[in-house]
Order: sequence, then structure tokens, then C-alpha cells
Amino acid sequence: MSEVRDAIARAGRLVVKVGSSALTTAGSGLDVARLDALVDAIADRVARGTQIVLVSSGAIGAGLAPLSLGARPKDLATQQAAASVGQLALAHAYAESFGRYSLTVGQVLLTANDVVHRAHYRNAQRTFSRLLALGAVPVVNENDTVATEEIRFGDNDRLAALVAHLIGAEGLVLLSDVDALYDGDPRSGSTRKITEVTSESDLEGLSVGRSSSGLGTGGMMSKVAAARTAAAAGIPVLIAAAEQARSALGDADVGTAFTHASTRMPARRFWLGYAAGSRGRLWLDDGAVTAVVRHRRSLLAAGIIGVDGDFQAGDVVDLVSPEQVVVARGVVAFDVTELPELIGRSSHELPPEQRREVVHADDLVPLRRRR
Ligand SMILES: Nc1ncnc2c1ncn2[C@@H]1O[C@H](COP(=O)(O)OP(=O)(O)O)[C@@H](O)[C@H]1O
Ligand SMILES: N[C@@H](CCC(=O)OP(=O)(O)O)C(=O)O
Repeated sequence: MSEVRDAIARAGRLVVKVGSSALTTAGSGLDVARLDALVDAIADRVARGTQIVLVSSGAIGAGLAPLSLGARPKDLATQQAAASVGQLALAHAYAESFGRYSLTVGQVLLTANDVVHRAHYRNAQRTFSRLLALGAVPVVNENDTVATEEIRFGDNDRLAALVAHLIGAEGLVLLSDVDALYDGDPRSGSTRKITEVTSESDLEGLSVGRSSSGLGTGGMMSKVAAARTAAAAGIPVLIAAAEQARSALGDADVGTAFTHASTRMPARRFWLGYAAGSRGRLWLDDGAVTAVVRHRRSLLAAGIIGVDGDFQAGDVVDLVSPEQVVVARGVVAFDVTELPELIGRSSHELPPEQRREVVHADDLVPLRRRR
């Protein structure tokens, strides 16, 4: 058994995420038999003392049939209407299903705004911790009905990775209609199963696509992105089929395991790097990229060649290289209106009140290259 599967099998606190494609069927909506089978596996693990937060998609899929909608709608307003109807059905089905084991569920609907603001992030943290302490199973989904295009997570894989860090989970299990990551979409021909991802090089050359069932949102692409985010933050991740939930939560050799970083990323750094919303961009020259990314130094005005966005001192901004790659994120110490006359100038050329770092090293998180 791999180290990741072993860690998940022994974890005291887990996030399990299940996708629409594993819970709903095109045409007939929510599949209660499949939902019950998933709940059987989770309840078994809860009975053995593990605290589980379930991130469940499926609201839109479950809302289609009651509204006489055929395929998944393309426009946001109809998706939101379907989610509004479907979320109620989904929550009801979970309450009934966990009820078979005398387990109580608590619904937690989150928008991206609830985790990009640090105070909200802490509030959500407190609610989860209380629900778990009271023995309930939190069932999470994106708050689809109030999320606009700009403030959407967009996919629950990302939401699950954020929640996993937020609650201090010791493992993240992403369950879908496919049993693992393959080197190409298994629906479109012969492909090779990837059982372990131990480094970035294991992901090179793979063709990782969008959902082809028409039910899911992000496809394997968003699962891999979420797995990389959580693994980099120190959380073991397993991608597996919902049908194999019991094995995935046990110690069987199923799915694709993502080896996690050996140290857990502190909450503030994780929030900065992955959760917080960016209000603008600072364009760096090559020297500044090296200083910030390789030497973990503060960003000074002299290394900045351009600024855009609408930010104030204290907001989070992206730091972008001359190759247009976001190389880091950090909390900026100036308003956007102050910076144009400072950038490119050395500290000794600046008036004393402006002689400070633009982004202090303590408020800065270098990012790995994005795919
Ligand atoms: N390289 C790949 N390996 C596995 N699945 C892939 C790959 N590329 C694309 N996919 C597709 O991603 C789908 C799973 O994503 P999605 O439908 O969004 O699931 P969910 O609803 O569970 O989030 C699979 O059914 C598969 O068709
Ligand atoms: N919040 C939406 C699901 C969004 C989503 O990420 O779906 P999926 O790719 O199936 O995990 C819903 O409940 O329908």
C-alpha cells in the first residue's frame, strides 16, 4: 500500500468530494441508490471514529428533471434555478440516507467570497469545527444561487481542496465516475492508468481534459489542479471512482494517489497562495523574479516595471514575470494610485515615508509554475 493510501486509511479527519457524474444521470436526475452506496461507505468510516466533511456536487443535475429541463443549461441563471431546486433534493436525500445510521447532516453552502476574505475564512473554520465536534456530517456545496460569474469557485474540486486545508484534514478523496487519472480521457480510446503522482514530472505529457459526461463541470483537469493544490499544502490526495468509495476510504490499492509535501503549509500562506482573490498585478523584471522566487526576498519598487488592477494597501495581488507567468502572490503595501511614480526607482531615490518594501517577504508566497 502506498504512503498516501495508508495516510488516508488512518486519517482522523477527511474531506470526501463526490462529483455530479457519480450521483446524477442525464435525463433521470439524482440516483438515490448510488448516493446511498456512497453514504454507506462514509457512515462506516464515521462509525470507526473518522470525522468526515462531504463536498457534494449534483444540485444542478438533480434540479433538471423537476424543472423539465433536458440537458444541463448553458446560462448561469438557469443553472442557478436548477441548483436551487436540486440542492433541496440533494440535502433531503443525504439527510434521509445518513439518517439510516442515525447520523445528522449539516448543510454548508459557500461562495468563493467566503474564503477569499480572511475573516470569513475563519468563520467558516469555526462552523466546521463546531459541526464536527457535535458529531454531524457537514455536507458542502457551492452556494450556486447567489454566486455570480466573478465570485464563483466554478468547480467543487477546488472548493474541496480549500475546505480540506481549512478544516485541517489529513486526507482528500475525490470521487468521480472514472476510477483514476489516465494519460488521456479513457472515454476516447486506449489509455494508461496513472496510479501514483509523486512529482510534477509524472503529470508531464498527459492529456487531461474536461468532463465528457456533460454532467460534471471541471473534468479531470480541475481534479488534478485541486489535487496538486492540496498535495502542495501537505494533504494526501486520492482520486477514485465513487463506486469504489469503500475501498478508497479503506486501504485498497485503487485510484490515483498524489504524494503530499512533507510539511503542512501554514494557514496564512495557503490562504495567500490559493484561496485569496487577487485585486491586481505587479509586473516584475527578471532580477525581481529571482529575488522573490529563488531568494525569498521582499519585493522592492526598483524591480517593478508595471502595475494594473484596482487595489489598496493590504490587498492581495499577483506578481507576474516578464514571461507573463504569475510567479507569486502577496499582500501589497501601497495603493495602486501611489505606485506609478515609485516603480523602477531605488529605495534611496524615494522620499523617506515611501522607503518600504512594496510586498514584504513575510506577506509573499512564491507559486509553482502553473500548467
Ligand atoms: N486524463 C483523464 N483521465 C481520466 N478522466 C479524464 C481525463 N481527461 C478527461 N477525463 C474525463 O473527466 C471525467 C470526470 O470529470 P467530471 O465529469 O467533471 O466528474 P465529476 O462530476 O465527478 O466532477 C471523466 O469521466 C472523463 O471522461
Ligand atoms: N455546484 C454544482 C456543481 C459544480 C461542480 O463542480 O460539479 P462537478 O464537476 O460534478 O464536481 C452543483 O451542485 O451542481
